[in-house]
Amino acid sequence: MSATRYAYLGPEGTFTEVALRTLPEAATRELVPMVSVPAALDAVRNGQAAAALVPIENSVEGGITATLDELTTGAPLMIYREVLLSITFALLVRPGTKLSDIKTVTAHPAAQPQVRNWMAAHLPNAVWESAASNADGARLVQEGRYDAAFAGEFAAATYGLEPLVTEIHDAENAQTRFVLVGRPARPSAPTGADKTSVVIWLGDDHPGALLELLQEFAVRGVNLMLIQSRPTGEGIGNYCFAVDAEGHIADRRVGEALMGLKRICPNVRFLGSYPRAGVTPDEVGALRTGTSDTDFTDASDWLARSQDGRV
Ligand SMILES: O=C(O)C(=O)Cc1ccccc1
Repeated sequence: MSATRYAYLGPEGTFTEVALRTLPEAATRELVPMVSVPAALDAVRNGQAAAALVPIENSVEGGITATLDELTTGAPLMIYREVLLSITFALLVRPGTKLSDIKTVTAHPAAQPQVRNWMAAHLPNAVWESAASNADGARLVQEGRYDAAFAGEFAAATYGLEPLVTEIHDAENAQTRFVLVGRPARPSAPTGADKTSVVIWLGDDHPGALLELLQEFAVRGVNLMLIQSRPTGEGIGNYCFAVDAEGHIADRRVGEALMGLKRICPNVRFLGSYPRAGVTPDEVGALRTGTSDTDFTDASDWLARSQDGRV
């Protein structure tokens, strides 16, 4: 039964729901809206859902910390897919509301940096209140709790609201990245355009600790696509690092980099290897010399021969 259910950050009408519906398999799943990212991920952990789609990063503000922190702590989960969605907001109001009537606005906290300039120009005196999601903000406007919500224009009909202004985005091409998260299992096979996510805890505090971490990737020609520090909660100055690296854990250079990290760091959590959204294998940059699987195999064959004296 749970195999047919996909949870997502709800309620109905979130960008997350739109992103989820772009996955072909969503058509054959029961899509279950959840009140928060932790609730969506817990539904996966306790078996109520086979997977959950949650926002993890946006191109304006960076990582969505609630998601990174949930994946970093608690029972392990893994990422199996990513979805990129272009985001533009509409200002949704109850029918009849004019711009000059708006005293309070709401949306998900990650929306704020994407509409800040617009608000400063058009609603300089409005008070911002955070909502659990953009669609939840729309629901709160419907209930009369706030005057307006920044949300997807598509959410207006669901909540009996009207889009007073559309196409609001401070940055052109703002995108949000969502990940499909499930319980740990073998990742899908490499596609040639893959990404690997890990969380890395640094050991004892010493000069160059972060550089040592980065070197494990650099010397093997592994490109990094995200590095986000997060406090571990164990006092000021204690950080772990969420890292997205180009490639698949089955690629020798990525596997060797992760082994290198495992040797020098007290904890490394593998969060998955999965196909990159919107990139085909022929668009992936050329490998650095000496970092292909064949190069690694040739080098370990050479080492074995040398150890045997077959020089
Ligand atoms: O999916 C939503 O609607 C959310 O609330 C998360 C979010 C927040 C900001 C931009 C895109 C998605």
